[in-house]
Amino acid sequence: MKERGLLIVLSGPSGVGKGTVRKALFSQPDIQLQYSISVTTRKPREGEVDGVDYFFKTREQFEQMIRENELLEWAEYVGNYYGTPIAYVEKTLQEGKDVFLEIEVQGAMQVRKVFPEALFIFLAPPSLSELRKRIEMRGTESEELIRDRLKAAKEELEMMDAYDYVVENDQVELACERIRAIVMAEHCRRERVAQRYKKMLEVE
Ligand SMILES: Nc1ncnc2c1ncn2[C@@H]1O[C@H](COP(=O)(O)OP(=O)(O)OP(=O)(O)O)[C@@H](O)[C@H]1O
Ligand SMILES: Nc1nc2c(ncn2[C@@H]2O[C@H](COP(=O)(O)O)[C@@H](O)[C@H]2O)c(=O)[nH]1
Repeated sequence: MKERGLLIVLSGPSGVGKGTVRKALFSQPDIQLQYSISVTTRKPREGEVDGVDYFFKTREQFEQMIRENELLEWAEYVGNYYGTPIAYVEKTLQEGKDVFLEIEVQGAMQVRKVFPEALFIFLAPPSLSELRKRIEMRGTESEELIRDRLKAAKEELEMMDAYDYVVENDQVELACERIRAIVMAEHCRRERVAQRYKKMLEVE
């Protein structure tokens, strides 16, 4: 039987650079991670493509997905719903492939209940002022939404202790390498544990 893939959860406050670091990670030719595309009721930003960046849904469609247990986790974040379709995650892990979720903290805590063996990484900003600068520079949100997202960011930063690792995103390339090293180390750890049990079973 094929060994299940590793589930990797990346969280961090809005604007810290999760998407930027994830894209840098996925652009490396030898990386073997599958990105789980989320469902959201947020309106697409300029350049965002349905089925690539998100599956964009109405609130009614999203609520139906909740009722029909189609989501591994979901959360309401600054006025919109966000959630992870469970079917893709399950199927891909079963195929032995690693799955990468980029989600906020309420959702990550739900994932921990279902998949306690997942790897939880929190991406942290060098400072709150730098976080504000990044979210403002991105230019995708109104002043009011930036204020709401920064308020949520303070609550999210308080949750970083609940994660297995905290990675600072001072520079994209460095943050990307740190995440890569964490994932590789986790694979090695699992391999060692599997070998130990295999040996134990051979002896008995
Ligand atoms: N290390 C970095 N140094 C400077 N700017 C960065 C860094 N990482 C990301 N950025 C910039 O910060 C902005 C926010 O990045 P990004 O959209 O990736 O954040 P995010 O965490 O995915 O946000 P959200 O959760 O709102 O989707 C972008 O303009 C990006 O170019
Ligand atoms: N709980 C979940 N959070 C998600 C999911 N997909 C994205 N997100 C997070 O929402 C915020 C806002 O995203 P934005 O694209 O509007 O800037 C951010 O922290 C995302 O990581 C999800 O499926 N579940």
